[in-house]
Amino acid sequence: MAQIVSARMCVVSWIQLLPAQGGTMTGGPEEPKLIRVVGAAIVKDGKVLCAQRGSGKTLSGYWEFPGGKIEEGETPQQALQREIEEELLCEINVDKEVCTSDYLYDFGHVELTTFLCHLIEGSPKLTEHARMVWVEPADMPQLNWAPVDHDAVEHISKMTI
Ligand SMILES: Nc1nc2c([nH]c(=O)n2[C@H]2C[C@H](O)[C@@H](COP(=O)(O)OP(=O)(O)OP(=O)(O)O)O2)c(=O)[nH]1
Repeated sequence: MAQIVSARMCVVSWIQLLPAQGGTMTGGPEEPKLIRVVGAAIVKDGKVLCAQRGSGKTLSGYWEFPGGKIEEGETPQQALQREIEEELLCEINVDKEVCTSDYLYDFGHVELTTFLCHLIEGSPKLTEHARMVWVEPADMPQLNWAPVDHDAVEHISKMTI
């Protein structure tokens, strides 16, 4: 009998600890993590390079600006130059910022900052995207862009570049 009572007390005291340990019973839902991303609107001959995400990736099939996540200690410009070298095997100048916007995806909260960029060395090579196309700014809204990109696409579509 003594053993049964102590086992019950043990379960009760463990359950009492749960809110303090997990925080899920008393607090609200956890803040989704902020993913800071930079995108390059690479301009050449009055057109912008648009890239379609490959299969097996998050947001597969959506169009995006080449780029990626900012790593610790990097400025947005440094991150963008690094990502473009890794992803497109070429070098860019990072020029004017277009805009920053954010979107709450089911996998996280993405904040995207987009910059106008120009090629300084080499030409973009397809390594991880499904497709890449050079598009006139006014035609860019016709592509199926990732949700967080819509503000930047809207801005660029009205620019003379
Ligand atoms: N580079 C880029 N990423 C974008 C854009 N719009 C958008 O929602 N994203 C998302 C896709 C990714 O979840 C994240 C960028 O991260 P990443 O480029 O380093 O990641 P990744 O392709 O390896 O994809 P993953 O790790 O999320 O599968 O931001 C965009 O215009 N450019």
